Amino acid sequence: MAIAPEDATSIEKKSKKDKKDKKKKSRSLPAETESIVPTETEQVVSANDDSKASKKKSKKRKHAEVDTEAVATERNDEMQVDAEPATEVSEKKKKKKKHSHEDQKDVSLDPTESSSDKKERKKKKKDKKQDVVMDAAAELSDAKAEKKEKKQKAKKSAENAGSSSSASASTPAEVSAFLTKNNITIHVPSSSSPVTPFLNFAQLPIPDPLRTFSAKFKEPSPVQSCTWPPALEGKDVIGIAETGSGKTLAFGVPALARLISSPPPPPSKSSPTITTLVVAPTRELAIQTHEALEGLGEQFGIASVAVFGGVPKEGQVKMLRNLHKANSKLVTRIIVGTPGRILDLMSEGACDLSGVEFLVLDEADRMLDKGFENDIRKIISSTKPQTERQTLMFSATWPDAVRKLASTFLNDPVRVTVGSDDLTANSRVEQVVEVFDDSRGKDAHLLRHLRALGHKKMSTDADSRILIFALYKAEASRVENMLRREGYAVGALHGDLSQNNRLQALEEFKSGKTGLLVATDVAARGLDIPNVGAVINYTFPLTIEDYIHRIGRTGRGGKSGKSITFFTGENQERGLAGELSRVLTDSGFSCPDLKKFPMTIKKKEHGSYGAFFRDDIVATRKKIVF
Ligand SMILES: Nc1ncnc2c1ncn2[C@@H]1O[C@H](COP(=O)(O)OP(=O)(O)OP(=O)(O)O)[C@@H](O)[C@H]1O
Repeated sequence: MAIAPEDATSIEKKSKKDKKDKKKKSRSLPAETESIVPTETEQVVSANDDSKASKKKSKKRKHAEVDTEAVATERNDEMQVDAEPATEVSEKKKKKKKHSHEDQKDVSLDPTESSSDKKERKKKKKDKKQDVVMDAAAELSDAKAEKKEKKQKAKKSAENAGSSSSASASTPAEVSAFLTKNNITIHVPSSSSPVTPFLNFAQLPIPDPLRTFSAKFKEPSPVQSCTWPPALEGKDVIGIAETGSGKTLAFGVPALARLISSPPPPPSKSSPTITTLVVAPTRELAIQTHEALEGLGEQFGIASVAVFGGVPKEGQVKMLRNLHKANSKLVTRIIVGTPGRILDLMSEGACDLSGVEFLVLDEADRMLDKGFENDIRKIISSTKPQTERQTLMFSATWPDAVRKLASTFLNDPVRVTVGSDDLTANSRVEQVVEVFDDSRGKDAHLLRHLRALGHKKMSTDADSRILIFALYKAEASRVENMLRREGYAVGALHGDLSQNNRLQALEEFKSGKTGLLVATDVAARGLDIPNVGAVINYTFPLTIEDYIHRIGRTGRGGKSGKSITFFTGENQERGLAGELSRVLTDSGFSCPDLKKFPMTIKKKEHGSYGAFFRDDIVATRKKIVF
């Protein structure tokens, strides 16, 4: 890890001692103890380790248990198969993965290397290169030989492009300042080498054509800087960073780099061409991620297929079978899908995951939650064994309840947390909470806020887009109709609509044709809609995590945003007042009116997020259907 020189000795000592301890322990402890939850034996690196880490520990609060029985849920339509728990169990982490990024060691930064050592090393390298060129020139005198040399050089530079970078390394002081500024904690298991973040795009050891994605950005976002080094080395990674912070590219770039470095076998039934799988909780998110990965891969002949429910299977099956348009040189190597449709196609024999060696769980806490757990187990057990697979998990929220389960699918992951390990909202989103005694006044409050936000009824101004979240689809529909009657250009996105209507509503909102979108929590996670100026929570969600994700639809990619939340304390809301109050305080906001509800925060158990299906709860009062 790159650290400030004055910290280096103490951390190095600690690291050595930790390594010794870990070795001792690993001989006697069962695999179960190798949890991703930081242990004494882990090398925990944070720029402001002493002060902030201890502050964090003392600040750590217990999460509340949501009374989901009171508000029973109905199965989310993204999930189609009730799977038996799969047989995949935590495998011993003895075998180390080997990938084609070994050359990266040449350019990886050693914070203990002095500047004179560095100069010497660079000089030697330069001399060596020059010698090779001169020798080659002497040997190859005729035109044919020159041509051959050129060919070899081109081949070599293409090879190197996949594993090295010509950019100068950041100094330990620069890295330390970067970690402090962004409040980044990196947990490096003792089996891994230290992580040195990439502070600029030139440092990325990827082929130049892949680097073109960076043209529209100034610099890597913090989560990209810190997860790219281990991910490109083939390590398992957990990346936790606020909403809208560029997590898609954090896993997308390593995914593509790996695909580029290992060309596919010719398409045939016996050897599947698909080696990369991204699992996402909603159809719209799967489509969005698929488009992002396809955009990165197209120039390399790499195609992706989005596999999701609510539409006919034929098109997806064709892509899975590599039946592309005539003359297409594309080969399908990536699946981005929702669990239900993936399992559906697997059971029909149309989707072979046996070649998957790069697996991403996007919105990982949601994917590991009880509602999806069985499906995910079944999907993961159909991919390559854990020791032959690289697994990455990303989310803005990472509750304790799913951490242990996550560890059973990962090999000694490097965990990068940008911000606090506790639940944190996007720091650029202003949070306003209004407590009402009577929920019947919500419509009037909503109309008042729309006027106060300066939203024009038929607005096509892209910057004044407002996303309104309801809890139930019937509620979303009612609010949509109310707003339409009031003369607003409004669309809706929820599970009662056909997939075509869902996509059309999203498209019209993105293009500015409608300035308002009323949605249920199917739109809460991952959707990257440009310039959403504000999010209004008409009804509070079922969990505090959903609140974090909902308000994260604004303030993305470094922009600022605003959220307005109506809170009545009815149903599940009462039990969430304490958690909401804590999230507000941690972000520098407050709502004294919340104090009239119990402020207790209970420990959250592995359960079901939001209005999603749980098969172990008997429906009692209300059905919540997206
Ligand atoms: N390095 C960067 N600098 C600035 N913007 C970036 C950078 N990388 C990605 N972005 C942009 O930031 C926006 C949000 O990215 P992305 O959707 O990946 O966020 P996320 O972290 O996955 O959010 P969520 O947690 O809500 O899923 C996108 O529009 C993306 O193009």
